[in-house]
Amino acid sequence: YRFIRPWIGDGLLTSKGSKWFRNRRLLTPAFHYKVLKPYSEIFNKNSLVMVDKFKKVCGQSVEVHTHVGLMTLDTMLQCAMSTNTNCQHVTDHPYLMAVKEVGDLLMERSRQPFHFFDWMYNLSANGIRNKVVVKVLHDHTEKVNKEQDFEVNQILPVFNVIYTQYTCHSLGSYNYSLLAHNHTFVQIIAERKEVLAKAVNDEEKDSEMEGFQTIKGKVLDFLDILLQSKVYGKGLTDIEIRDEVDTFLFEGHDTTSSGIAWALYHLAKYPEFQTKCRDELTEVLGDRKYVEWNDLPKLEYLTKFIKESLRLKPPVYIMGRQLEEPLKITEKSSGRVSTIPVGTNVSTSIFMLHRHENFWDNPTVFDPERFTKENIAKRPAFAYVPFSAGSRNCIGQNFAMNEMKICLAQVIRNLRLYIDGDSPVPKMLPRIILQSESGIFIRLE
Ligand code: HEM
Repeated sequence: YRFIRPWIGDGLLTSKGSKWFRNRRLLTPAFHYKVLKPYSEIFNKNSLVMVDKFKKVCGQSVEVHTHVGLMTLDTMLQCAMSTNTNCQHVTDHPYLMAVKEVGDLLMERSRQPFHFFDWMYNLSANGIRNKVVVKVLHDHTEKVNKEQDFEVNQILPVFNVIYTQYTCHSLGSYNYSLLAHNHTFVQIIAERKEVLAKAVNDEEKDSEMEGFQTIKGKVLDFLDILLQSKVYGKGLTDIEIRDEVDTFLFEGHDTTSSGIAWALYHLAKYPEFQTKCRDELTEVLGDRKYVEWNDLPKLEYLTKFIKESLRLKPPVYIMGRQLEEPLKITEKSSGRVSTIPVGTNVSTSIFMLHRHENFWDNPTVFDPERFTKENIAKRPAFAYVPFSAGSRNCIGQNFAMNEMKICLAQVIRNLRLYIDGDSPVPKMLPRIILQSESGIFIRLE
């Protein structure tokens, strides 16, 4: 995770020790059900924007992952900072292109042992590109002029010309898309502090969540929580808040986007399960257009379907750690003990675990019934860990499951999904998050 730090800073995913412990406690209220509950409306609205786009291309084979990525980004920006960018209507969104670019650079670096040394990487072509990009990106994010209010589409071509001189097209665009929107983190934090401080009396502030307030009529977002969260009277600094928001933006949109896109593929591939999900939705929702908070626990079949999809295509398919103490491993058959020394980088493959024959019969067969209560009870608890487990498990897992359920429900209710024989079969591509090399194509009717 060291390689990702220049981008997402020292947020919850990358920090460790006492800093991580303190910040995990400070961030936990952001995922309380009272905070997550109002997000259902955002999930519904944004999913329906995506569904409307799909309706316009009915009958054609569509690459859905890009559209889903825009939807989850839209959602994350609204839930994290109440920022409305209308980004679902942009093609080739600079932020998404930048995420892909950074991911590619990171994977290239992780395959070249010499580039593990910072000084050697910094001298390489990719290292220079990465460094310039990240520096330019951060510098300009912080130096932004408050008065500017450009339309992204007007300003990008100008800056792209300048930025392709130094670096990749998309990161230049990303930097200036932030500038153009006048939505830098530093600015947003300063503005929000001002607004919260001005709204001094209870009539102007409002929230269902005890100890946290926001402006009346506005959803209590992650930023409100991060600004007001305190442990022993001490909160997060502005830079820490920026790192956490950066972490949420990345962890919170790319992962769910991968999870939803692969689930759409599985719905198209297995029409019998698609029908079962649709029948359940009709039974639970009746004629209602929106999936409400109280509906979510009732969508049992859809939940089993999503879990099975995350088993075979886990968005976070591998986790890395550096050993802080020696690790003893005993080989079961021979009893031989091996010790892995301190400092070794080790990885746990969630992908392999989810397909391990010791825990799963016919592991490659897609079967949502693996997730009935009885079948779950037959397996060791740690055989299925799409959100990891233990103290460093995914803090956003309820957010993610709610978003996935609502988004898939809206697609299933409004459209039928098919696999088009002429489209490429998705081929898994291990990037920071699991992707498909050829995109994910589905025909929608
Ligand atoms: C399908 C969606 C998601 C999946 C599969 C997923 C999976 C994971 C996994 C496996 C980890 C552990 C990584 C490690 O220890 O190396 C993790 C950590 C984390 N996730 Fe998620 N995640 C998802 C969605 C989200 C969302 C929506 C958010 C935020 C809104 C989020 C925020 C985080 C954070 C901050 C951590 C670090 C937690 C810590 O170390 O204390 N994730 N996630």
